[in-house]
Parts: sequence; structure tokens; C-alpha cells
Amino acid sequence: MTNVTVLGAGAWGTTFGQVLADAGNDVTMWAIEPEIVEGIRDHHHNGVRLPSVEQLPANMTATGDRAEAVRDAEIIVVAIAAQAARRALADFRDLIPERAIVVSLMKGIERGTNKRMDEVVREALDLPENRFVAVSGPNLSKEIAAREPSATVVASTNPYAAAKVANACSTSYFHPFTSTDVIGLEMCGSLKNVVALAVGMARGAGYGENTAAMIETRGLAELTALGKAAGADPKTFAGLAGVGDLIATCGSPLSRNYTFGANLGKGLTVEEATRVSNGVAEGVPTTDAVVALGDQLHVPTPLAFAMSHVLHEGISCEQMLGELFGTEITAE
Ligand SMILES: NC(=O)C1=CN([C@@H]2O[C@H](COP(=O)(O)OP(=O)(O)OC[C@H]3O[C@@H](n4cnc5c(N)ncnc54)[C@H](OP(=O)(O)O)[C@@H]3O)[C@@H](O)[C@H]2O)C=CC1
Ligand SMILES: O=C(CO)COP(=O)(O)O
Repeated sequence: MTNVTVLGAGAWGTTFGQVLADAGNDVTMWAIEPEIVEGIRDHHHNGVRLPSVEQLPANMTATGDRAEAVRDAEIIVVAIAAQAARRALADFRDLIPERAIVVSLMKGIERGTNKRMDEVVREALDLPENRFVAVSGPNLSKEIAAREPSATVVASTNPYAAAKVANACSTSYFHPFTSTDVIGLEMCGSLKNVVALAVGMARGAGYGENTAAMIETRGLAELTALGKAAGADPKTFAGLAGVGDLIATCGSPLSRNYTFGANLGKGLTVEEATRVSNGVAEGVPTTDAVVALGDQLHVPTPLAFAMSHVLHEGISCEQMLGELFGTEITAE
């Protein structure tokens, strides 16, 4: 049994907290909103972010106090909206126990710096590489909250840290695999959200399987090229965190990114789609960061580029698809 703290009681943070509790750990959730803290602590329920779970496990509690949240933690899991992570973690910098392992569940690239979440977390907490772990895979929170069978990838350059976290989140319905490719994991999880926006948009506009498959496959090529240039192991892109997560996210209305895109495809503006989104759609701010990262690493990112025109200039789905390939015929 391990003391684990989860920072951020959103849909995935709370679901992962339940996985950790089901695996036998003592879990403390930290959240800012008193309503969420009281709900989890006093009623074992997160009615704001995860209402589908009526009763969270008894070995799961919550606090709004930062120092109390992390004081005894051996593993600290970060599940905060990516663009808010650096600021939120700054308040924990001097509170994290010296030997605690820090795990990121986040899937995004920071706008402005173009940094991955492993970089943001380590910088914000002044954390050595051997205490950082990333978790990413086809993990739609609502399905895992219902304890449907699923798998994920736990990556760290420190195999001991990856094994410790994998053991801590292993249950009969949630199977972790380990990896050493942190960069690959981060790139897959972040970039597939941009692809899901585009697939969702095509679906919302009424297009079928061929169009979805076209965007997914070209999106996979784009995220593989960018990931390789960033230092990822190409094998990661063919695994659960790569093509696996792409399939889950691009194929499900449970995905906030897919749904955001679908709403754009149906004619909603970015503001309207943001208003009705059921949680953070990380692909929206990450799109600009992917374009900037592509420029930085000299890798073409036509899909992210076209999606940035959708988000900033309001171009239609047809125009977005038209921008993907240009007019020149090339080898695949
Ligand atoms: N949902 C899913 O299926 C999966 C999500 N992920 C990733 O996990 C991350 C979190 O997702 P999820 O929990 O679903 O998102 P939600 O939108 O449900 O929750 C976002 C969380 O971020 C917190 N937050 C936002 N801004 C701040 C801030 N300034 N300071 C502190 N906390 C803040 C929110 O707190 P508050 O409630 O107080 O606003 C909330 O806990 C994302 O990067 C997502 O891509 C990964 C795999 C699966
Ligand atoms: O990352 C996810 C599934 O693996 C969740 O996707 P959304 O953030 O789009 O809901």
C-alpha cells in the first residue's frame, strides 16, 4: 500500500484516483474548489467532474490544503489542465517530499514555450528526471470510471520509478505497460488531441469513415514525424499511447476534443464550442504549440496548421480538408 496524492480532481484525475484506490493505495485528491473537496471527502462523490460514479472508494479522500495534500505522499500525480499546470505547480515547489515520484497524466503542449508536460512539470517543481513518470494511453475517463477493461503506458527514464507507478495503478480492469520513452508518450498524447479535433469536425460536418481514416492516418504520420524530430522512439507511435489512443479519441463522443471538433463541424463557433465543452479540450491551445514546435524542429505540420486556421480564422471543414494536401501529388 502506497500513499498517493492526485493534484486536480477533474474527470481523469478523479478516475485515476479511483484506479489507484482500487489497487489498494491510500489516495488523497487535492482540488481548489471547496465543493469538490467536500464532495469527495464527505460523500465519496465528485458531482462536478465525475457525476457518473455514485460512490468513490472509501480509501479515497480529499483536501484543499496544499501542504497537507502532499506531506506524506510517495507518489504525486498531476492531472491539471495543461496550460494551467506550470502556474498551479509553482505553489507546490517547496512542498513536495524529497523522494516522491511525480506522475503526469496531462496531454498537451504549453502554448508560448512549446514545451511538453514532462518539461513543464520538471521545471516547475525543479524535479530530477529520475523522479518523473508519464502515463498515457487510450483512457477515456468515463469508461475507466465504469471499470471497463483498458490498458495504458507508464513511462520513465528510470525503470524503477515506472515499475513503482505501474504497480500502484494495476487493477483487474486497468493494465499498465512500462516504457522508457517519455518524449514519445508525451508527443503521442498531446498531438492526437489535435487530430481528434479535425476528425470530430469532419464527423460533425457529416463525413464518414473514409474521411475519418484519412485524417487519422495523415495525423499519425504528422505526429510520428514531429515526435521523431523531438527525440521519441518511433515504436511508441505504433503502440497503445500512439495509434491506440488515436483510435479511442478520434472514435468516441466521450472525447472532449472529438466533441469540440464535432461541434465546430456542425457550425458552432470556437466560443460556443468552448462554452458547451464538458471539461478541457487540450487540443485547442495545443494546436498553436504544435505549429510552433513544427517550425522550431523544421517538420511540416499541415494538419495542425489547418486546424489553427479553423480555430483563429473560422475556416470551414471543406477548407480545412483542402489545406491538408495542397495540389501537388507526392509519394505517401
Ligand atoms: N478525461 C480523460 O479521459 C483523460 C484526460 N487526460 C488528460 O488529463 C488532464 C486533465 O484532464 P481532466 O481531468 O479530464 O480534465 P477536466 O477538465 O475534467 O479537469 C481539469 C482539471 O484541471 C484543474 N485546473 C484547471 N485550471 C487550474 C488551475 N489554474 N489551477 C489548478 N487546477 C486547475 C481543474 O480544476 P477545477 O475543477 O478546480 O477547475 C480540474 O481539476 C488533461 O491534460 C487531459 O488531456 C488524459 C487521459 C484521459
Ligand atoms: O485522452 C483521452 C483518451 O485517452 C481523453 O480525450 P479527451 O481529453 O478528448 O476527452
